[in-house]
Amino acid sequence: MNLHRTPIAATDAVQAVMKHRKKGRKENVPLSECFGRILGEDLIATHPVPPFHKSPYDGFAFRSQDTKELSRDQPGHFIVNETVPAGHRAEHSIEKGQAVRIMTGAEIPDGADCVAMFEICQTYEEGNRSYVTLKRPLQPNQNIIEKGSETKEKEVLVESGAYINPGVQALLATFGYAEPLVFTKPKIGVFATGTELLDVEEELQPGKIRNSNAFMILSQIERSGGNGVYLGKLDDDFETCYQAVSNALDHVDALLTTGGVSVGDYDLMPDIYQKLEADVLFNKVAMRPGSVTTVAKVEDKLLFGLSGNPSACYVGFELFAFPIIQSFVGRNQMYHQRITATLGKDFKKPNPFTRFVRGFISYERGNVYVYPTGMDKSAVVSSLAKTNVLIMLRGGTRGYEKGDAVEAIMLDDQQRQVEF
Ligand SMILES: Nc1nc2c(c(=O)[nH]1)N[C@H]1C(S)=C(S)[C@@H](COP(=O)(O)OP(=O)(O)OC[C@H]3O[C@@H](n4cnc5c(N)ncnc54)[C@H](O)[C@@H]3O)O[C@H]1N2
Ligand code: MOO
Ligand SMILES: [Mg+2]
Repeated sequence: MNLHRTPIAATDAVQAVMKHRKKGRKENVPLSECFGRILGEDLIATHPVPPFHKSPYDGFAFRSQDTKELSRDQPGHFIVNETVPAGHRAEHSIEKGQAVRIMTGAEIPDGADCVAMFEICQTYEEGNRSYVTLKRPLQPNQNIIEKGSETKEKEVLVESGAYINPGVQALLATFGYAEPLVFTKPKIGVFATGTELLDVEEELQPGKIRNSNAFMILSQIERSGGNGVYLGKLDDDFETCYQAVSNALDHVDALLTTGGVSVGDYDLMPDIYQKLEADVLFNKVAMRPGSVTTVAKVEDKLLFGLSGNPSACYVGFELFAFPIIQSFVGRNQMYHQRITATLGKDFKKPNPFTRFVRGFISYERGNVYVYPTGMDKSAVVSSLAKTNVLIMLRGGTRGYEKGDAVEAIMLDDQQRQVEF
């Protein structure tokens, strides 16, 4: 076992991994299942919006030229021959001296060019006919939502690579995209290694712990838009691990393992990479936690060797696996949003390496603060529960103080940025 590893900067490590990114496949999916997916085609207006001149109000449609001279003292009386509900067309075009009763969203009848709300009209019946009285002039186009006034036909409204939020769902429905083309979720295999690991339903036993990393990672994959596939936990036995990893590589787009990447007697991943003849991109990163994170490439597949320590595993995923998954799912921007915020609490521990402190964001009277969530050791699991940012503290000889401006990586946000 070679104990001497050369650490590379976290940013360089991210670049090294991202050189091997791939764009994903695409598939058509029923619209009802598209929320949260990434659009694989431009969303183009297949017709103008609205597709016809329509009324914004419940009221009466008139010919504006018939209303020019009207006033309180000189009201106009119009014959009403028809009512047009939304979804229907008027049977007749309106002629001089006529009006049509029209509902919100209904198509403006031919001949009409303005609408008055019910509230400013009076109606009455006389000799079996319906009339409406209007006491003011209306302008041409007054209260008409014109055809194409919102969107012209063929306009690109959302580009391929966009996240499908509720608004995009509305547009897809508007334009008849019953089965939009979206990026296929990449299949990301997960193995947890460690003879000490128990299944969740097992009783605690001496020296053993329950496997928490697998469940954490599977939800991180889901949050990233990937399809996490749990392949099980593996004892620290070389042949078992080698066979399992080697076989799994054929069936996934990328493979994540947790544990066994450091220099211990039962840390088997380095030997497995060797036997697989993998190209190890790096096996030491100048960061805390997650310094032992290793990324290797076997043929065209990336193999992420995440640390067994829960916090290190969590951070290693967000820095290296997350952007690769963004590429697979078709995002044009692949990195977590990063903001500048005010540190809400002292963080005095100096470190030569860049620290990614698990933290949470807090909005206080319009200002953005970030707070460390708790114990900041690599082996800690409890501080992950409240985590929704990673506070990025550059390495140095002194710590950070409450009030310092710091960078924070947003983990729950759907917005992405172009650069790490
Ligand atoms: N001599 C050295 N020792 C260590 C070094 C070093 O540089 N020199 N690095 C330390 C650092 S940093 C880390 S991080 C850990 C990384 O360890 P491994 O990735 O090899 O992981 P394991 O040894 O398998 O396990 C570490 C720790 O995590 C627990 N674990 C493992 N899997 C899970 C799981 N699925 N769920 C919950 N907890 C898990 C495991 O029981 C251990 O306690 O190495 C340091 N050592
Ligand atoms: O890989 Mo370790 O997490 O730096 O403590
Ligand atoms: Mg170890």
